[in-house]
Amino acid sequence: MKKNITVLPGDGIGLEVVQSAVEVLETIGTIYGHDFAFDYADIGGSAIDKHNDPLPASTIKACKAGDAVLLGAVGGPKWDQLSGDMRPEKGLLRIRKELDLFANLRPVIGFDSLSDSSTLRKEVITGIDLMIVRELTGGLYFGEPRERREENGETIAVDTLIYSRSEIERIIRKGFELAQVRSRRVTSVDKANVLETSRLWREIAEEISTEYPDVALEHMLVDNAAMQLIRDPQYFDVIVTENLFGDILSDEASMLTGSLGMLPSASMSAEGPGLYEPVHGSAPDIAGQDKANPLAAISSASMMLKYAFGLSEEALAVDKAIDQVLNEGFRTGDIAREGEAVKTTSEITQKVIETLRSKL
Ligand SMILES: NC(=O)C1=CN([C@@H]2O[C@H](COP(=O)(O)OP(=O)(O)OC[C@H]3O[C@@H](n4cnc5c(N)ncnc54)[C@H](O)[C@@H]3O)[C@@H](O)[C@H]2O)C=CC1
Ligand SMILES: CC(C)CC(=O)C(=O)O
Ligand SMILES: [Mg+2]
Repeated sequence: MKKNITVLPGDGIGLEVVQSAVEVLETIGTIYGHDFAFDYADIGGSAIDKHNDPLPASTIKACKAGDAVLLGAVGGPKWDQLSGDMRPEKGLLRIRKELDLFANLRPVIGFDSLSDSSTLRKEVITGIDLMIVRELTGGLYFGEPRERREENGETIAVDTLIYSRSEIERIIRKGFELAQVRSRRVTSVDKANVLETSRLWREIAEEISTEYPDVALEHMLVDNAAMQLIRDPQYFDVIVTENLFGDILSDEASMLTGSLGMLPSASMSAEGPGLYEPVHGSAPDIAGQDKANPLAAISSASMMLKYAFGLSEEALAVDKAIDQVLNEGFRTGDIAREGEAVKTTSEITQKVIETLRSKL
C-alpha cells in the first residue's frame, strides 16, 4: 500500500516524539511491505519563526494533498508573549478547522504493567478502557466574538460559546457509532444545568439516541463526570462531549493510565485526511532532552494505521509492541517507578522497533 503522510513536528517535544512515530511507521512499512512517504511541513511556533504565520498556506496545501497528517505539538515560552492569530496554538486550531476535523477520538487504556504509575490504586486501574469523543471544531475555542475591550473603566475579555444543531448532531452520531462496536453505552457529558449550548446538546443527544436503539444513553454533568472518572473509571465506555470539556477531561483521564505521555488521539472529518497527534503539548520543561515519552505519539501512529489506512493488523502489532516494551520494564521518567531505570525517548523508540522486528 502506498500512502503519503504529512508530518507536522511543531515545537518542543513535538519534534522528538514525531521522529519516534515516523521511525515506527517506517518499520511497519518495511515489515509489511507498505510504501509510506513523509512530507514535512511547518506549524506552530517554528512556523511563526520561519513564515511569520503559525499555519502557512503551504502547510494547509501539504495536509490536504496527503492521505493523513501526523502532528507533534505546538507552543512554548518563546512565543508566549504573542497574542491572537499569532499564537502557535492558533495554527493547530486552524488546521483542525481547515480539515474539518470535528471528531477527536481519545482512547484511554490502562496498561496493567503501569498500575503503579497511575494516580489510582492498582485494583482501580486494571481494565480501564474508555473512549473520549471530543467535538473539535466548535465551541469556545472558535466562537466569535472573541475580544478585549474597555468598558466603564474596566478591561473586559470575551470568548463565545456557540454550537449549531448540525455540529452537535454529527459528533453525537460519532459517539453512538463507536459505542455500537464497543459496549453499547454512551455517556454524554454537558453542563445542561447552566449552559444553553448544553441544553441543546442534551436535547439532540436524546433525539439521535432513537436512531440507535441498541445503545444506552445517559447524561452526566461535567463536574460530576470529572469526579466519577477518578472514583470509578471502569464505569465509562464512550464519553461524548464538547470541545473544552473534552480537552480537560482527557488530560485528567491520562493520569488514570500513568502519564499524559501515554494518550494518543485521532481527529477525523466526514471525508479527507485525518490528523493523528498525542494528546499532550510541547512540554517545554523537558523539550530537547530526549526525556519525552514517545508512546502517545507512537500510539497515534497506530491509530493512523487503523483508522486512516484500514491496516488493523499493523496497528495491532504496534499496540502489542508497546505493551511488551512496558511489560519488560522499559520506561521514560514520567512512568518510571521509584528506583527503576529511566530510559530516553530514543531508547524506548528503538525498543519498540526491535520488538516489532523480532515478530518477523
Ligand atoms: N496539542 C498541542 O499541540 C498542545 C499544545 N499545548 C501547548 O504546549 C505548551 C506547554 O503546555 P503545558 O500546559 O505545559 O502542557 P504539556 O502537555 O506540554 O505538559 C504538561 C506536563 O506533562 C508533561 N508531559 C507532556 N507530555 C509528555 C510526554 N510525552 N512525556 C513526558 N512528560 C510529558 C510535561 O513535561 C509537563 O510537565 C503550551 O504552549 C501549550 O499551549 C498544550 C496542549 C496541547
Ligand atoms: C493547544 C490547544 C489548541 C488544544 C489542546 O490543548 C488540545 O487539543 O488538547
Ligand atoms: Mg489539551
